[in-house]
Amino acid sequence: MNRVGIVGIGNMGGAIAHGLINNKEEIIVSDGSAEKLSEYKSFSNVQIAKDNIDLVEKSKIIILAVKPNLYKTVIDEIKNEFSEDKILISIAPGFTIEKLENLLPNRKIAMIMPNTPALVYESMSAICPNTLLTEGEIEEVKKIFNLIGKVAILEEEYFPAFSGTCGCLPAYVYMFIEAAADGAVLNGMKRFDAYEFIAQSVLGSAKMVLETKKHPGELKDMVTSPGGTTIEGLKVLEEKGFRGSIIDAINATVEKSKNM
Ligand SMILES: NC(=O)C1=CN([C@@H]2O[C@H](COP(=O)(O)OP(=O)(O)OC[C@H]3O[C@@H](n4cnc5c(N)ncnc54)[C@H](OP(=O)(O)O)[C@@H]3O)[C@@H](O)[C@H]2O)C=CC1
Ligand SMILES: O=C(O)[C@@H]1CCC=N1
Repeated sequence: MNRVGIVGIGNMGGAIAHGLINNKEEIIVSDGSAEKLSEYKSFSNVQIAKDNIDLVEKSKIIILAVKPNLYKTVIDEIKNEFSEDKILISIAPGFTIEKLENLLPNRKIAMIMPNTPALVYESMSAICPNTLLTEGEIEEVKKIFNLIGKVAILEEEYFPAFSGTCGCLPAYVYMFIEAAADGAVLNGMKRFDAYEFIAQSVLGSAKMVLETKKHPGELKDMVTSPGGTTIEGLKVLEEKGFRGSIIDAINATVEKSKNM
């Protein structure tokens, strides 16, 4: 039996799959698209399931990585095969433990919100198990998601805020990198140089927050020389509502995930 089965190998399921494959985890995958599945044939530690039922039969932990609008259909399809020892992992925003338990009663379920940097083992995932998982099983799930990055156990009430920040955040960061590169291109820099230079600067800035534990405002002040160049840019960002835009964007995603 495979430890992990992934239903749907699109953007998120595919990122988790590749993260696990490169960590030598034995996995089984299913997907609606034969073309996508064929990309996994060359990996010796990946089994291609005949269908979702076959996948559930052959795995212990099943990650449901289809779009939220397909959750009910797929859970209905697999529920008869879903024995008491298996664990369903939901990664869709808006699917509370209560909603999932109504779809799959008396079964082990964990809500997890990962993000696509799983592909490079830098995901940030939150885990909220239902009451049927044992401590050992929670540890097992944690270990799997640790293979693709960092993991936090989080109470369910914080999931909308986590999903709105960590689940969606990579998109905002990519938009920031793209816009910053446009600024560099406007000033004559080659676009692909700009992506590399800016991405490394974003990576280094994030590492500073994680490793120095300094307040982000203090780190910002360390960059901002009196009468220098940075303060000119910060003034423009404040005038254009940079902070407010970010806060409103996060709030919009949180509201959406509460109402899905
Ligand atoms: N993308 C992200 O950054 C994040 C996504 N999530 C969650 O992950 C889930 C998947 O999102 P995402 O990866 O972006 O979506 P994608 O559309 O990229 O991936 C979904 C995959 O599921 C396949 N699929 C569709 N129907 C079935 C089925 N019945 N059985 C098996 N596979 C099927 C799709 O195939 P086909 O395309 O052929 O239909 C597709 O490959 C969502 O619930 C989303 O909310 C969570 C965190 C971050
Ligand atoms: O856009 C979405 O709904 C998914 C969930 C979090 C990130 N992507």
